Amino acid sequence: PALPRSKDAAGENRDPQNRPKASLADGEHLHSAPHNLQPCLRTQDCRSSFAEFKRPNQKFYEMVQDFRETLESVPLSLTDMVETHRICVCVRKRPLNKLEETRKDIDVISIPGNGSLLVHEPKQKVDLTKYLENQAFQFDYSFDETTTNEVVYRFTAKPLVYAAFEGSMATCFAYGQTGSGKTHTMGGDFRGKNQNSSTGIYYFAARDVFSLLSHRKYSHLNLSPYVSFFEIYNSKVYDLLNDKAKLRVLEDERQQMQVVGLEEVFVSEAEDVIKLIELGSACRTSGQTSANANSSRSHAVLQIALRRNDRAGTLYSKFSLVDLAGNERGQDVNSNDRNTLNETAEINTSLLALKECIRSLGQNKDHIPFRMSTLTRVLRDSFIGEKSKTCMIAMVSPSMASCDYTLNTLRYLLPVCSELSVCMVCLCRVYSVNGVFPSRGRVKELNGTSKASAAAKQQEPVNSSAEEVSPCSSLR
Ligand SMILES: Nc1ncnc2c1ncn2[C@@H]1O[C@H](COP(=O)(O)OP(=O)(O)OP(=O)(O)O)[C@@H](O)[C@H]1O
Repeated sequence: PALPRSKDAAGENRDPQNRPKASLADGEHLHSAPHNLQPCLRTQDCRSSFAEFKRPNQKFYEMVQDFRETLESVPLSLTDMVETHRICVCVRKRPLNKLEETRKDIDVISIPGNGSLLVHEPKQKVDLTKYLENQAFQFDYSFDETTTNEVVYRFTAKPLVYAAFEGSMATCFAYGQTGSGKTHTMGGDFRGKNQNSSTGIYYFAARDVFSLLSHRKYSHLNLSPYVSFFEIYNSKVYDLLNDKAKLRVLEDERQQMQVVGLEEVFVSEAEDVIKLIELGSACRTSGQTSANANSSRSHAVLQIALRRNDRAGTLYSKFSLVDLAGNERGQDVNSNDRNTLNETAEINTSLLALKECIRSLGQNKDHIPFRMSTLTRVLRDSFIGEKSKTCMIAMVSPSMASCDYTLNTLRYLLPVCSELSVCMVCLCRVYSVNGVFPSRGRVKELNGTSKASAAAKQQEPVNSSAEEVSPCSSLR
């Protein structure tokens, strides 16, 4: 499918001060303004200054709104086909949260559909002119803030459940900065402080495992499901179903990685899995002064192993669902605290190793560098073998204050995406300068001849980097 196009051929966002003055017909919302402000609101400038009083970054807000009006959206629908990928890379945007709403933070992410995502990065020149750098990214799927966990599951983890029944080692990762929605997606909606596990991907996957176990296509396989739940913190593995017992990772004589002593619980219905998720999640956070901060520093892995009902309980396949540590922790290099520095180094190493492993898997390389970190050692099976399948769901926060982190998250995904997606990103500067969104066909064409980056370079403003100051940083 073609990417959405900007309706405005000029495309560049203009500073509202330079835009044509709003006509009177624009003023539908004038009626709701306070009476004494109404005469003033007849002009665009006055409208801005009134609103600026209410919202710290009103100009950027208006620029983003103006840009959005030029976009044609193609929302994802439940009837859309689910494509099968060996490596599926998607992105999910959460809604602005209460705190961000109160601060009148700006939503700088647009999801026009067809797997595309736009970041409207607020910038300021040295002469204080404000402008947006609209950066385009392309993934297998992109989910907007209205998408439910069930829909995300349908396009991401559900195909992996089927793959597990076909004997694949399947893995689904939730990646992103703290508070971007990884646990919400994997573990379920929060009701106040309590999580409703029956609305998360962990549960949906378990539910479908049970329905497939009794399906005529698979019942003859005579399989039983077993669940384990552990976390990796500072390279150490802790069993969340056994009082956080510390476990060792060893390689056996067949070069298989074993987490020695890991509890593997037989489950007979999906509700058993909910109980285990709740038990493990409570264990994950208990005893810590700041539960959320801790959770974002560890990787949590829920595994559903399908074993044959033979005497040895031979492993048939395994489905791993991984709630990764917050990726912004990997940038926390200013701390003097030794623990934080260790954590930072560990998170950096493991996320880098993960990226390298998925990239090698995607390129069908013989060598997969899974020994680089505990996370990738434990998940070795996921990267080895022709039948392994992976899905990476990257969560992004929509706020302007998180813009830098969001861009880091998206850039992390690039090496694991197809060349097509990488190429899209090369072209995003062309897009923001010319306002012409290349179609996927055109991108493919450019990809073949490697003209994309050269074209992007040619169109880049000559000294843009020297002039640009990101106002995002001042918000943090
Ligand atoms: N798609 C969404 N819709 C509604 N609320 C969401 C969504 N995603 C996240 N939230 C809310 O945002 C808050 C933070 O989400 P969550 O704890 O899942 O983030 P996280 O990325 O797992 O953070 P951490 O890395 O600290 O564990 C929660 O209150 C959650 O309910």
